[in-house]
Amino acid sequence: MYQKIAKETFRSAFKTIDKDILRWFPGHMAKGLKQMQQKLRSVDCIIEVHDARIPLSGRNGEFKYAISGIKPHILVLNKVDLIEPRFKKQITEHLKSQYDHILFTNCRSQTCRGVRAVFPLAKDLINNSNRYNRSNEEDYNMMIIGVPNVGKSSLINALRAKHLGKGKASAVGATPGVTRSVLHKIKMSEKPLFYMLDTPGILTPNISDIEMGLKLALCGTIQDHLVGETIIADYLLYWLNNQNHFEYVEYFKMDKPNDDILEVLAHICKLHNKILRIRNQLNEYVIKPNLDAAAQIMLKAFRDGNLGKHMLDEDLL
Ligand SMILES: Nc1nc2c(ncn2[C@@H]2O[C@H](COP(=O)(O)OP(=O)(O)OP(=O)(O)O)[C@@H](O)[C@H]2O)c(=O)[nH]1
Repeated sequence: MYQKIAKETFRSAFKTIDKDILRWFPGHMAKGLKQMQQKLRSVDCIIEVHDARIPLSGRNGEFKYAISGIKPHILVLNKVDLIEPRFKKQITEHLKSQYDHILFTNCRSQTCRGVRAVFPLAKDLINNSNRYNRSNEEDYNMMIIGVPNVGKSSLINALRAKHLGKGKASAVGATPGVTRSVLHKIKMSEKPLFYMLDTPGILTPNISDIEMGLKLALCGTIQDHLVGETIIADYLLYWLNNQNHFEYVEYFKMDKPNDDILEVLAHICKLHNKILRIRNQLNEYVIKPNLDAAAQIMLKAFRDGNLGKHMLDEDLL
């Protein structure tokens, strides 16, 4: 196995032509923010969900500081099954000046690890906070927020399954932006009476540079075609090589690491028989590798954890 390869072997920086990152993120997110602001008066606790693979990248601090302000706030880092457990402590330590309450969850596992801790913590924080206009109310209202595709609906469903024994209240999707437009108030538990306000995909991520945008894209927070599958796959290859993570070599049955995305994709095309038959100007059929299909295979392999469990912000901790 390739344990360590000199960094000089690979590109030292990632270059892409498309630098207009904010254009990738659609306008409905800003609308979501307005809806949330209007609802905030009736909310006792904010549950902010983010992807544990990018605990620093893309979180929208604006919400916590400018809007939710004094409300109890829990940061749930979901998809913890996709990172190595050793990072949990490092992440908590790094974020402790911003977040007093961080939980790690896996909403995909049968047992939904970590989910059980959410309500007791929320109840505790709410009881110890000033509920202002809601001090006489007996029910607890929470609002779930986060950038698209981090697992907000999955968390709602897991919580309902645990506390109400009920099935799905919220649609779960592999494509970002499934939760949209309407704000639902969903009953989550009977005793104590917990409600959750679901929100529409919502927070526009805070992106300070192109790499951050690409990490968000790699985690599926925007639809791949808005950035381009090949660009995202190229960033993945660059990142894996730079961090000396070479599980992809074995997974894709390659001889050795390679930093050239077109060569890697052409290899995957052969491996998975992804070819395109197209007519040329002479009206003859020619066969070409289907690079976009290969890029999708590579991205899926990463997102399913088949290229290793990787925390993309590891160099920022
Ligand atoms: N590996 C893993 N995948 C998860 C986990 N939780 C959710 N997912 C997957 O992530 C994808 C997005 O989940 P959703 O619950 O729809 O995410 P969302 O934040 O509600 O998405 P939007 O509606 O786009 O805002 C789905 O394919 C889920 O199956 C988790 O803990 N681990």
